[in-house]
Amino acid sequence: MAGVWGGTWSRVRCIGGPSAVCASLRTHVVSPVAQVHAEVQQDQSEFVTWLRGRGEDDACSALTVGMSTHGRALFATRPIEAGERVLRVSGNLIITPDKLPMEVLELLPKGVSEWARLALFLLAEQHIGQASEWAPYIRCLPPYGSLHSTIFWKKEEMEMVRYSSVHRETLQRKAVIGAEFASVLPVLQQCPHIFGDQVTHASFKHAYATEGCHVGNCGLQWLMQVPFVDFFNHDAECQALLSYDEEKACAEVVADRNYAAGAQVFISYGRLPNTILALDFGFTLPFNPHDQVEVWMGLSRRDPLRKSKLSLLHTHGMPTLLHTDGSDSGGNSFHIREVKSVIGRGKGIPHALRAFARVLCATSTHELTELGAEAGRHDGRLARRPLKSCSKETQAMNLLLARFESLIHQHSIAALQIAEACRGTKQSPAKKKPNAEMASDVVAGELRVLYSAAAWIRHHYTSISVLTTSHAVV
Ligand SMILES: C[S@@+](CC[C@H](N)C(=O)[O-])C[C@H]1O[C@@H](n2cnc3c(N)ncnc32)[C@H](O)[C@@H]1O
Repeated sequence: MAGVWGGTWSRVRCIGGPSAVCASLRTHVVSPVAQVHAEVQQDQSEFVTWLRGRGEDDACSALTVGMSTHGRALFATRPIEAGERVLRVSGNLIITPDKLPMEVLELLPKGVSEWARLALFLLAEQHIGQASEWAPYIRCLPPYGSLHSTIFWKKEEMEMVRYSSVHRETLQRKAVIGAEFASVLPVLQQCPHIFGDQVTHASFKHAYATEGCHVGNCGLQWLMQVPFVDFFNHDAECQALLSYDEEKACAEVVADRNYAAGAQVFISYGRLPNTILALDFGFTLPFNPHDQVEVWMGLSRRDPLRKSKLSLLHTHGMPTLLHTDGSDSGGNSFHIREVKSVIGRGKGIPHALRAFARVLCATSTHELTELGAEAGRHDGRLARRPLKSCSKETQAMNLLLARFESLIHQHSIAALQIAEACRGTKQSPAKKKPNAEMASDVVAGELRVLYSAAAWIRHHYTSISVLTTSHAVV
């Protein structure tokens, strides 16, 4: 999982779901919307009071909580300069998986992940309710049913992203959550005094997903959830990350830019593509500079050189994935990012992907021996340079181009179908379909990447003779 606080941690909480609150307010004279806003503001002010009460004044000296178009957010209370520390919270405020009650920790099977442990922490504190020392914070976490991670999408919504890696990753995540629930269920059943007797697969999944978008690891070995810090919203261009000072046992954020008083202050959840934002955080960005596409390349089962090619790939540190039954798939996935300059040196199409295509195109053991020998003459990496034979290199690049074009075709069809679904949304704005909009961002981002990669290959193809003459590494 990705994470809010840079690299591997992802946990943020969303704003309270207005519809849930409205339902309980229908008999009141006060307008439900006004009431919801009043409750949100009250939660925020109680939260800040709670924070100060815990001695966390360094957290709110430059920042305060408010509402933004993306839900709760942190705003500058005074001008902030780039390089300035905008927030520091002590270790006491940080929630880690070992803060579960000892009774639960002793009962939990070894393989239960830190994500699941934090989900259990949340469920236990929710069960305590107002008596929980974390109650003002827990109240600010997203209520049941309000998350938009793809793990909550309906089957027909998932169809919109069927050609994207997020489809497979969502199924995998759901399977992991199901397995984690099965392994903690006996503990939940043994501890109704800690969790109540209402924890279902659905409530566990919600808690797990809440942790998924509120927790990070700050590059450390363990996960942590930092109340207040998880009110930061994400900006893809932002460089500011949450860091953890192990010596002082505190977490802090340094601003990467100037902010005027009253402006929303952002951090980066990492250089995350829309596929990860959708899965881990339940939102996407319309033009995400970190978008990427997963491209599968595999050896044909009918290739007479399959065994020799696999052996060559493995010898040179190019692994292929195994099926669950242990057999070799003969292929691997490669992530490509947008190629910013078609005429540039090819950043965005990984060397490993091009190398794989070159190995795939070999038709004799002699060619494979040559590839191995050439790797030995250089840095040991296989097929990193254009092939000496112009026609062979053209064949390898054409193979890649055909792969990109086939993906472009699939994605274009999906994009048209999503556009249709979004049109329905615009016709009846009351029936907003954020999931269709997210699907649109995911597919459009992947298309942008694929078009740029195909354009780069076409350019590469037309200039192959030049490249081969100089035997340049592109
Ligand atoms: C760590 S929380 C940030 C605080 C959150 N806005 C709240 O109301 O509690 C992360 C969540 O905020 C929202 N969010 C953060 N950055 C966003 C962005 N750039 N665009 C849209 N939603 C964003 C998403 O709902 C995400 O799951």
